Amino acid sequence: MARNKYRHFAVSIENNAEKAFFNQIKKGNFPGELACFRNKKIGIFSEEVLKEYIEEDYKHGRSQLSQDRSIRTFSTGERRKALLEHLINQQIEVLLLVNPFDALDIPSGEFLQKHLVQLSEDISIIQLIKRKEDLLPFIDEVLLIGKNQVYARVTAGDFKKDGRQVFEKDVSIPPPLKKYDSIPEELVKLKGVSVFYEDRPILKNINWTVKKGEFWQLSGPNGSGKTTILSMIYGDNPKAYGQDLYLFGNKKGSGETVWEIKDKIGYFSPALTEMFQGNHSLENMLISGMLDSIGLYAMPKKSQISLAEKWLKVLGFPEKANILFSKASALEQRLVLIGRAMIKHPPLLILDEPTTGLNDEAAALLVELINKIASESETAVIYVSHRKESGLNPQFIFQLTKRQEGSTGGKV
Ligand SMILES: Nc1ncnc2c1ncn2[C@@H]1O[C@H](COP(=O)(O)OP(=O)(O)OP(=O)(O)O)[C@@H](O)[C@H]1O
Repeated sequence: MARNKYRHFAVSIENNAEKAFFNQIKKGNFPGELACFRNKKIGIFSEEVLKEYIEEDYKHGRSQLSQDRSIRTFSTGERRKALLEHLINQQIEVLLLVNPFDALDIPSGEFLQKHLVQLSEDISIIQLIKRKEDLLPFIDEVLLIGKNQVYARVTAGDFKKDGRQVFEKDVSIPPPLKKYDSIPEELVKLKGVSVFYEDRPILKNINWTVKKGEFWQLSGPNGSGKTTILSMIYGDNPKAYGQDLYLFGNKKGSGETVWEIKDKIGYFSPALTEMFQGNHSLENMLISGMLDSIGLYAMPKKSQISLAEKWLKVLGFPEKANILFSKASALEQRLVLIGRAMIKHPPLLILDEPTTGLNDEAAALLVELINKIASESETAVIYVSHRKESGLNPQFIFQLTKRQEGSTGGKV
């Protein structure tokens, strides 16, 4: 039974077919049942579209999404809200939502969902979906698309049935070629750290210590300050200076250079995949993790090639050593970049919302790899996510709680 007069669909696209789908949509070619939306005014709600506004903001100091403050300083939830409001003001007839709930915490997700439920009374909605739990309640049918063909049409109920795979468990994480020495017991220490942005309190009196080999999840709703903490540890956020913040035993800003700090930290965020679009093979991408360069400018040593081969086995695709990174699937690219970040067994590995944009099966595989890294190595892991990632086994969770006077945090 139709709940209202507008048609709504969810669309689940195979990992490698998303680009082709968008190219077709831009040309006005809508596959299968979506053909009913041809010639309608479509608004696209996606990270890609947000990026275009952020570009505009870079160039002109402001974008159409925000009058008072640069959109670049908005948290994920704030950016999505601004884009949705902007699209609605454009009098669109169809809203194409691309993974709208990715990287949103529960309250922001619920807020967005409520808005979308209301909106579904006035316009048609197409939801591109990766995670089954994100399926909007007013959608009854899901189209499964590969290479721009609708190959199946399933009910929402069937789509939600569980079909998880697990990661290859037989092969262990290979040890590094060289060990780090003189690493202190405490890797990261924040003592009473508070941060303000233009008088607005963001973090209040944060005390957090990460020790060798520990496995942490850093959790908190959108806008609670997770990225701010990360950028103080890994990046060069000026807010880190003058604080009681210690990395590998040194107060940040004294002693070690940013470069020396980065040498001890493996880092992965999905945004990295875009920065590595060069024509390097998967094997060379892994080898380059031992060299801290993107490409290879010298012949790799035998020992380095052999270590990369072992990693490809762990990742589950040893036969793909010579496949170009740009031709690998989204999941393979992420697995390789995590392997690359881990290949030297740095004292600390930071994973920033690593499953964003992946479907359930791919996210489950990635989570299995991270559990494996944490349990089979001495590397400490900080996994940053607003979402309670099913299957992830952190030892501790550092939870940020948003408050008027700045987020507070503690171990839960
Ligand atoms: N440079 C800046 N200037 C002003 N405000 C900022 C700046 N950077 C971040 N903020 C604000 O600080 C708050 C915390 O942002 P942060 O990105 O650290 O949160 P988060 O927990 O990582 O959020 P999300 O899960 O949405 O990515 C947000 O309200 C954001 O708008």
